[in-house]
Amino acid sequence: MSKTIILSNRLPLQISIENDTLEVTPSVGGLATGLKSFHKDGDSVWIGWPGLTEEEIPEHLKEEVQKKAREENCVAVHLNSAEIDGFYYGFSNRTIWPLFHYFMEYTESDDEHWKTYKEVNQKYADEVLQHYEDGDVIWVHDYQLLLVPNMIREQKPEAVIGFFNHIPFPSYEVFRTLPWRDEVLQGVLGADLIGFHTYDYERHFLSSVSRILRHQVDFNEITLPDRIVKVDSFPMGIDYKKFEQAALDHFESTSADQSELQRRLDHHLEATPDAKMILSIDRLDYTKGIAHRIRAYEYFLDKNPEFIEKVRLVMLAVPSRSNVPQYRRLKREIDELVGRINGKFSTVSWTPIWYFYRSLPFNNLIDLYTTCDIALLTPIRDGMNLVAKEYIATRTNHTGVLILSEMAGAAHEMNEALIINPNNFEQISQALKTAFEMPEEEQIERNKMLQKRLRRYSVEKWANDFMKSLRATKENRDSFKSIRITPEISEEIMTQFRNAKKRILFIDYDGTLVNFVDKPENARPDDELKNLIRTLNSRENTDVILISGRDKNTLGSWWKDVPVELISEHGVWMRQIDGEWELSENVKSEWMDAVRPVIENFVDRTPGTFIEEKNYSLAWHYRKADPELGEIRANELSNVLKELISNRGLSVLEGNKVLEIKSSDVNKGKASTKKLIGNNYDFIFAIGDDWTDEYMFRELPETSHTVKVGIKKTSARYYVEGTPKVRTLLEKFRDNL
Ligand SMILES: O=P(O)(O)OC[C@H]1O[C@H](O[C@H]2O[C@H](CO)[C@@H](O)[C@H](O)[C@H]2O)[C@H](O)[C@@H](O)[C@@H]1O
Ligand SMILES: O=c1ccn([C@@H]2O[C@H](COP(=O)(O)OP(=O)(O)O)[C@@H](O)[C@H]2O)c(=O)[nH]1
Ligand SMILES: [Mg+2]
Repeated sequence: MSKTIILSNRLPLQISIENDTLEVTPSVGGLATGLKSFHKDGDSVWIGWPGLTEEEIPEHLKEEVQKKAREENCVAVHLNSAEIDGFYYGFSNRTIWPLFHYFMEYTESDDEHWKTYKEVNQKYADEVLQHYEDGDVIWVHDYQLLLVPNMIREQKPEAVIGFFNHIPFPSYEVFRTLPWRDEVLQGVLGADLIGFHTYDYERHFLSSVSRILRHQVDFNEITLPDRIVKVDSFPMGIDYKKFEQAALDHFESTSADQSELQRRLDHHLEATPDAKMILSIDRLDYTKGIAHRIRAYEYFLDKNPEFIEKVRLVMLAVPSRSNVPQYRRLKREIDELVGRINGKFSTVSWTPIWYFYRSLPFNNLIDLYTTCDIALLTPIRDGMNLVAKEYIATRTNHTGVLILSEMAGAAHEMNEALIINPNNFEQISQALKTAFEMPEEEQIERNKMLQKRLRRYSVEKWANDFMKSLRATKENRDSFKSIRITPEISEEIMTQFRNAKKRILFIDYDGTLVNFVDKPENARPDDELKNLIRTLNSRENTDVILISGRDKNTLGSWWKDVPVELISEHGVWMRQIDGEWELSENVKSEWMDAVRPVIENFVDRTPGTFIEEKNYSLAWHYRKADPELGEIRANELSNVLKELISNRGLSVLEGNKVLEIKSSDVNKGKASTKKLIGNNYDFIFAIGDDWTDEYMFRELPETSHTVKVGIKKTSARYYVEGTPKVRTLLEKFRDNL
């Protein structure tokens, strides 16, 4: 039976050693806490790091670690301290993490870290391959493993691979500064489905792919030469029932079951019944805005001294990545800030901040969530922030106020919270006042709406939606109308070719015989290609026709000395073998003077674009334009032109980074079928890469062997991956007679 392989840097269980025995504790952080319930309920194996370096695990306990992991359907990847330094503390957390959270001044570019990152990614990929069986689905998580999808794809081209990024994806302007930007994007693109928490992260990623790798992006699909990659947003939820139930149990429990922490919280509540508690919980991370929060709290107390002794900030900061200098510095800064503010405002019976620097077990988190009247979460950037969702889920009597930074992914789904900008202390201070004064009915109304949404979009639904969408990419791949030309299919085509009495081959030029280049005039055929076409055409009872959108002069000069039939400008002109050009009937050109200035206006406004003048058509090329601007302007121009040319017997063809206006009566379908009249061809072959070639695929007789170059939606029967494969196929024809 097939299974799901989950891969993340950290396993949901962390192993430590006390007195030569292993202790297992749950991992902290949204990825592990969130995904755990999906793993627990499903048929999956989770591969990741157990939290100790190889050097820290004595030889005689190594097997024991693997056993502990296996008990929870996990597999431990062992990393030594040099690997952890370069890969985890280094490239992951000193380069990618700060860059993706817009902390460019913290971002380092260290070649050694990058090298280790690659090696460790390979190690994770190899571990997956060890456990992979045909039919399994692989789900790779997060920024520590950006290269893994493609590393797996190289070994298993047919594998179904998903990737989810738990942190923001920055805007192109920020991402482009990364020295290894191409490799990173290529690594992720090994996946079939790439998920983000929000539409903004998705849009930033697509924009980087289109600008840096210049792949074609249509809505949320990226077309690679051999595959289509889908990108989508899936906002991660929480195990809602677990938090809700824990809160209900908490309120049911007797005082004998109470935790020490709850006793302290209750003690405070009894001493000051009208005081309120503000909660904050995060890993101690500079992205979480903890220092901002404390300063905003100070600003609030300065401006509203009536709240002294009436409010307390309960702040839990969980130790995190303390080998990275910025985290150590932040720890000192927070210690100092808490000390200074407690010194400044404390009274004999009251301190404004209760600060815990450690991680707490689940039941203590529930104590905090259920006891505090307000949650104040002010990240400067945060992929999602599950704490915000957990707080709301535990408010089973529906009271409580959430103040949440607009910079957290969670803010997109939690509009009923008080949304603030973490850099605006006045706004935070106002929000705190609003929270204090908010009538209970309003709190209930807001929270009920939030709870309804969180309950519905739980972590289970998040994972199921992702997996469903991932499986659909496979079905999509399988049901692609055209079939890849396998060696067997190729053999079959060759047999029919050989047995035929009269053969004709229609071959498109750009994107089929040669690759695209920035300037169309540089796509000349090489000698090898010319020889191939010459020989093929010289075979008995075999007619080769190069059918192209190009103008007749260029095409004619490039193929001057090769005796082959040419069709140019989609069928406006035909050149016989003897070199004479003939004009097709029904073509007009008087419209060109009216249309040209309109296109020129677009050329002026869109850098990198230009007009190609053909005898009976005008083409506007935008391959070299900024990809996004190019698409926007192409859309605009297409609409303007369609309006302009209506009822004039003209049409706008949308090709690969080109718009072409030409007579509607002229297209490759009409041109190719015309060649069949009066000839008894019993083997018809047509190959092309573009939208304009679809006319041939549709209009040629059904028995024709039609082939699309690249994986795109098509009416062709077969496809091949790229121009090198086209040449191989044509060479086979040549050698078959
Ligand atoms: O593994 P660590 O280095 O100790 O860090 C803990 C995790 O932090 C990050 O969490 C992110 O994922 C959450 C769930 O999607 C999201 O709510 C949060 O905004 C993110 O920051 C990190 O992405 C994980 O890989 C770490 O395990
Ligand atoms: O002492 C603690 C404090 C927090 N958490 C959990 O850590 C996660 C933090 O996730 P979030 O998405 O808010 O931020 P991240 O740390 O992943 O950036 C939440 O599920 C918390 O319940 C925990 O397990 N122990
Ligand atoms: Mg083409």
